[in-house]
Amino acid sequence: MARGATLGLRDLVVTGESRRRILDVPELDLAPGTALGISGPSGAGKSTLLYALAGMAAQMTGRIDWDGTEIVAQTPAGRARFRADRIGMIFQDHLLFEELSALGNAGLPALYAPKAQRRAIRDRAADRLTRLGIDAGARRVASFSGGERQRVVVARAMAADAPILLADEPTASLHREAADALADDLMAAARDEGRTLVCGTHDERLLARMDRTLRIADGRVAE
Ligand SMILES: Nc1ncnc2c1ncn2[C@@H]1O[C@H](COP(=O)(O)OP(=O)(O)OP(=O)(O)O)[C@@H](O)[C@H]1O
Repeated sequence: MARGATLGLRDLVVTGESRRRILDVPELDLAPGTALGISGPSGAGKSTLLYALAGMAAQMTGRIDWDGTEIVAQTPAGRARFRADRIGMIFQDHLLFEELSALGNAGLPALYAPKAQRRAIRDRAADRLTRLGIDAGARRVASFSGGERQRVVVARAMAADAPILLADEPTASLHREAADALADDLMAAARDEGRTLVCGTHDERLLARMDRTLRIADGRVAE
């Protein structure tokens, strides 16, 4: 079942503090089920693009249209709602609740979902944690290593069953075997489940598996 989203991005400009232009992307179109890799040197603007696609860049202009919903012009609350409904985010250490277990964190999307879907979300979270080799309920994530925390973030993003997956250096804190297993899962999410995946990474092995790669250098599209 194709369940991804279509992206139509035009004239995106993200500015940072002191009005510095940190990213400029004239055009980017993605079809559902596409896996796009974002490459480029450190500081190029990869994370900035992912934050913008999630509606989280503080100052941006242009259009980011996901399936007919333009998010740049929306209020922060509107963007937050869109994110909760439609986007699974795999960002480094993104908002883990230290007091909760791995399952408590990975199952969090259930809190925002309609009642009828909550059980399925928790089940998917538990299943993903098992696949990723994480003990679901034993202890609080406060005591987890960087790689273990990253896997909890991945399980949470996958549990939500969102049509859009945005990942920032998803394999960075994983050893090779775990990184390859995660790449398998991400690619299956795009190829088999039709999700739209955008993945910023320095990992050449992960980039090689993507359908397309967009290279960014110094805040601009290089190729
Ligand atoms: N709010 C901000 N204000 C000013 N500059 C910013 C802001 N956020 C990011 N930058 C700068 O914009 C540039 C792009 O940062 P970004 O984090 O997107 O790079 P990246 O390609 O993801 O790098 P890395 O591979 O090191 O993670 C950097 O020079 C960064 O310092």
